[in-house]
Amino acid sequence: MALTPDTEAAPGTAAETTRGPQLPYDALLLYSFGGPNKPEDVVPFLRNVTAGKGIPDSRLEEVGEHYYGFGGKSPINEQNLALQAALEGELAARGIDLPVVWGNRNWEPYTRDAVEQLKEMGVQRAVALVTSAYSSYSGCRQYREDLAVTLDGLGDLGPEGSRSVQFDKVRSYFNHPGFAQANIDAVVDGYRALAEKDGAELAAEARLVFVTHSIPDTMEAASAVSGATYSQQHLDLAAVVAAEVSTVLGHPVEWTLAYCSRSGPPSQPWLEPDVNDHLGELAESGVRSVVISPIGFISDHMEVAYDLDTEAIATAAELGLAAVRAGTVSTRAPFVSGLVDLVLERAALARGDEIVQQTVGTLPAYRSVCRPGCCRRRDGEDSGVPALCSEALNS
Ligand SMILES: CC1=C(CCC(=O)O)c2cc3nc(cc4[nH]c(cc5[nH]c(cc1n2)c(C)c5CCC(=O)O)c(CCC(=O)O)c4C)C(CCC(=O)O)=C3C
Ligand SMILES: [Fe+2]
Repeated sequence: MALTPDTEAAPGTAAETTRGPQLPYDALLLYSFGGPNKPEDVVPFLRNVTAGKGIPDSRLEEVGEHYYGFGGKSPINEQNLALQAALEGELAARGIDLPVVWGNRNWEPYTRDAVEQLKEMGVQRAVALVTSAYSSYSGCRQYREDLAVTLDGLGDLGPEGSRSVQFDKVRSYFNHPGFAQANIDAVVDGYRALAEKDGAELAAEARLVFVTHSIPDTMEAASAVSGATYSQQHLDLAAVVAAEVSTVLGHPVEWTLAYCSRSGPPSQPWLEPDVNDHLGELAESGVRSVVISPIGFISDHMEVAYDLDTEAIATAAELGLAAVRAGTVSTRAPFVSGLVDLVLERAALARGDEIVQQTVGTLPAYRSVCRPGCCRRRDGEDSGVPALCSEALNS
C-alpha cells in the first residue's frame, strides 16, 4: 500500500505506465454525518448530533418520529457504502492504489473507528473527503474539529509531523464541475420525469426549486470568513445548473432557492424561505408545476426522504402543484469521477505542483488548507476546539 511520492517515482517505468499516478496518501477517508440503522439507534444517534446545541426536546421528538416512520433506519449509511464502492471502482479503473475507509461524526463506524482502522493499516497520511459540498461550520469546520478531537482522544494530537496519521482535506466542492454536471443531469432527468407524469406543457413551464439545509443566520454570517457565504455558494451553483438545464431542455427555466430541516428555538432566525412556505407562495403567484432539486445534499438521506419526499411533496399535492423531486448526485459518474479528480488535485497541492483548479460559476476554488477562523459556528467566536486541515491547529 505505502505509496511513493511522485518525486521519487522513476518516470517511464512499468510501474508508472501500468499504474495510475502516485499519491502522497496511503488511504482516502470518506467522512460523513452518520445515521441510525435500527429503532434502538435513533435516540442515541440524536443525542450524538445534538450534544450541547440547544435543540428543543419537541424538535428531537419530531425528528425521532421521522426516523421511526422509516423503521428507525436512515438511508444514509447505504448511500455511503454505495459511494465508497463507486470511489473504489473509479480509483481502480484509473490504476490508483488507494484504499477507502469510511467514518462518521455521529454514528458507527465513528471517526474513532476509522482512525483506528487507518492506524492498523499502517496509514501515515490520508486524504479526507467529507460528504458535504458547501463551506460552513456544519459542512467544514465541524468535521475538522471532530478529527482533531478524535486524535486527541487517542493521544495522537501531537504537532503536525508527529501525529499517528496526517490528514489533508479535499476542498469544499460545490463549484467543482463534476458536482455541477451530476446535478444538471439529475435536474434534466427530473424535468423529463415530470413531462412523463404530468405532460410536456406543465414540465416546460415548471419552476426549478433548489433546496438545501437551513442553518442559523449566525452560522451563515460566520461562513463569510471563507469567502462567499453558505447561501451565496448555493446561489452561484444554482445559476450554473439552471442555465445549463435550460440549454439542454431548449426553453427558459426560472429558479429559486429554498430551505428545509430548520431546527433550533423558534426565536432564533434561520435561513428562509422554508420549502413548504415557498411552494405556497409559488402556487399563489400562479405557478402550476415544480421540479425540486436538493442541491444541498449529496445523497438521499433522511432530510431528503422525509422533508422533501414526504413533506414537500405532500405540500405540493395540497396546493395542486404538479411536482417531481429531482435526484441527488449520489453515485452518478460525473460526481464520482469529479471526486477522484479532487483527490488528485489535493495530492498535487500537497506536492507543491502548479495546478489549475477546476471550477464553475463566479466563485474561486475554496481552500483545502483552511484560514484561521474559517467556518466558525458564530462570528468572532473562538470555540477553543482544535481543528485539523487548517493553517494552525487552534485557529
Ligand atoms: C448544513 C447541514 C447539513 C448538510 C451538509 C452535510 O451533509 O453535512 C446537514 C446534514 C445532515 N443533518 C442530518 C441530521 C440532523 N441534523 C441536525 C441538526 C442540524 N443540522 C444542521 C446543518 C446541516 N445538517 C444544523 C445547523 C443543525 C442544528 C444543530 C447543529 O448546529 O449542529 C439534527 C438534529 C435534529 C434537527 O434539528 O433536525 C439531525 C438529526 C443528517 C443525517 C440524515 C440522516 O440520518 O439520514 C445529515 C446528512
Ligand atoms: Fe443537519
